[in-house]
Amino acid sequence: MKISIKAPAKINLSLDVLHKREDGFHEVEMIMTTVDLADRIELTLLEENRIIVDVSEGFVPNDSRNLAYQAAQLLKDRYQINKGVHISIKKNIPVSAGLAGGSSDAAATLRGLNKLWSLHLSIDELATLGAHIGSDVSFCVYGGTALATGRGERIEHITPPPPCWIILAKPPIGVSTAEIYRNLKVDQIEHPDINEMISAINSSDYEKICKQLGNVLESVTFKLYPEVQRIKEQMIRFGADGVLMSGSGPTVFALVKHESRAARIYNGLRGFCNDVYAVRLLGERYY
Ligand SMILES: C[C@](O)(CO)[C@H](O)COP(=O)(O)OP(=O)(O)OC[C@H]1O[C@@H](n2ccc(N)nc2=O)[C@H](O)[C@@H]1O
Ligand SMILES: Nc1ncnc2c1ncn2[C@@H]1O[C@H](COP(=O)(O)OP(=O)(O)OP(=O)(O)O)[C@@H](O)[C@H]1O
Repeated sequence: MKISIKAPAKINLSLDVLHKREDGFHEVEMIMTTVDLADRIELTLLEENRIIVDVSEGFVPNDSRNLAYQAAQLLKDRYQINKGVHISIKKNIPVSAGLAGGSSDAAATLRGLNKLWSLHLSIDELATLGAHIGSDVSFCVYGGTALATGRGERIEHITPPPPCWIILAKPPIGVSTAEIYRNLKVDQIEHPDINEMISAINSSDYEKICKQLGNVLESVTFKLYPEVQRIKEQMIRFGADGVLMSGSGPTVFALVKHESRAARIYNGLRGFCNDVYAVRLLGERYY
């Protein structure tokens, strides 16, 4: 038996940090949504009791460091599964990019194995399990558009934003999320207005959504990696409606209403950046 699943990337339309917690994580408030750039996961049932991972990108680990492997191991341990799985991952989402590629692979593996191993878990149970793998995994289990709080694992669904083009551009560097959080000065944060962003999304007010974009990790990443800021400036210069860094970076995304302008920004950025994508906002839940 074989199951094929899409694992889409996420972007953060808003990312605020409230404070640093006792456990070392940061308490966040984020608006997250999915975009139409996805890895493809194929799960094949193995009668022998083992997990095998194949990844299309040579530098992504294919052992227990892979988040999809960890998702399978977690289910095996929890529910005493004696069967195995072969996980084949076709990477389309750039790695260490702030787009939750690994988290989405783990989430897709949880959803797929729920069927392949006939576990009959609810989507909420899968999302709760996902939080053991990483802060972004719970959101990725549902997809869609959500307010994420806690360390990112508490999910409240909201209505999807109006459709538009998303141009993603990633400079040729990988950013460590831990490093960015470590360099954040929590007492010097200028907080984005999450409630105003939610109200903009609820009223499908595209211009207001563009105006309310905000990510408190942006200035930290810009300071450490100035090329990320340069990409943002280029996107603004090419006429994007709104521009923001996703997660801890280094990917920067632009919101663009008109196709002709999206094409202009895409072509302009291709001149000096290899990893550029023009995709649609997904925004709708899988479940
Ligand atoms: C920046 C975001 O991508 C925004 O969506 C996420 O907050 C990061 O999610 P993630 O990659 O799944 O992060 P995790 O694997 O859970 O954590 C990586 C590291 O980031 C830091 N971290 C992460 C999330 C959080 N709320 N506070 C933190 O301080 C911790 O040092 C942690 O060790
Ligand atoms: N299935 C996977 N796909 C990509 N990277 C993976 C995977 N499993 C483990 N990793 C490791 O996880 C690290 C981060 O990869 P990932 O692409 O998920 O980062 P990210 O997009 O910045 O995530 P986030 O936005 O959640 O912080 C890399 O060091 C990578 O080697």
